[in-house]
Amino acid sequence: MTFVDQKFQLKLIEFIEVCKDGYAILDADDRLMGCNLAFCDIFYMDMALMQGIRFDDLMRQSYSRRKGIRIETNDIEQWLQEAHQKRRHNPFRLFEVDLLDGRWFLFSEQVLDSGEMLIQAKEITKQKVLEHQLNSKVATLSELALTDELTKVANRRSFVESVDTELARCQRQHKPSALLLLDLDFFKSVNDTYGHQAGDEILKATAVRFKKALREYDIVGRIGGEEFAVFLSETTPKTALQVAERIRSLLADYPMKAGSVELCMTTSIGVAFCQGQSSFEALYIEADSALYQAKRNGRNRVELYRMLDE
Ligand SMILES: Nc1nc2c(ncn2[C@@H]2O[C@H](COP(=O)(O)OP(=O)(O)OP(=O)(O)O)[C@@H](O)[C@H]2O)c(=O)[nH]1
Repeated sequence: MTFVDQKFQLKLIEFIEVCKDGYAILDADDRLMGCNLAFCDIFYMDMALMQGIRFDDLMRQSYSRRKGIRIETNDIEQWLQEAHQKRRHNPFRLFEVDLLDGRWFLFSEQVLDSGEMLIQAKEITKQKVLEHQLNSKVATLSELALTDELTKVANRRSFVESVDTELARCQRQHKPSALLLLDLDFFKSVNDTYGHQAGDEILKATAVRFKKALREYDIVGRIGGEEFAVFLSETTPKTALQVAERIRSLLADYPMKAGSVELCMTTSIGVAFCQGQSSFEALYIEADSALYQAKRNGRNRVELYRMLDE
């Protein structure tokens, strides 16, 4: 049997009538010549009401009755104008459509030289749900890969990556920046005295305190056990020292809860300042050396690297 065979044509029509995919044909004036039940079902319309309906009116009805395809606009006429800019410009077009009832369809529009258009709509809800689940899993995994699980600040790898990018931007724009390395003092004794869980509580509360003392776009990371780092872009040494001092006193002057006890923790802070060309590694070495100095000079204090040479 071939397409010209009448028996075959009748069989084809029989299949299309019961098919789960929607089929419709529009004439060259964009009026619906006919469709199957599955197509009516997409628009929640009776077959009788579909006959002869113009494409624009079908869309207007969907929009005003809030049934059928999801049309996100405040101005349906404007939406239709935009739709017409995409329609009928190519003989074939494929696009995804979501319905207000949560279903998704893959629509195709095939236009003949005569201007008549065949629309096919295949349900793809299952695939879209899987795609959505996969995307949110990927987002969660990337979040996990970038975040320190305990404190929820950036982990070492993502901190270094973000600082590299931000440092390069500051250098391109000839803006100063600073790196702070912060290490809790005598943290081992918290674990030894109150237990590891209390130590974890302190680390979490410390990260919260740091964020409180900083601007939203400052970068905070946990780069070792009880060692944190902060990158301050577009910041002069004077301001960097003020910020470091603010963090130091925010920790030292207010106790933090760790299980059933409240503890006052102190932190030593090393600050490295960058005005010209530098790398994260070079800044880190300088800040680490300033931090070492802060520990040696009695802890609970801030040291700026440049001052060491002066
Ligand atoms: N609770 C907890 N402890 C950690 C974690 N990571 C590292 N530590 C502990 O942090 C302590 C760090 O001890 P030290 O390096 O001796 O430093 P400190 O006691 O803070 O002494 P100073 O830095 O010299 O002031 C060790 O006991 C580690 O076991 C963590 O994720 N949770």
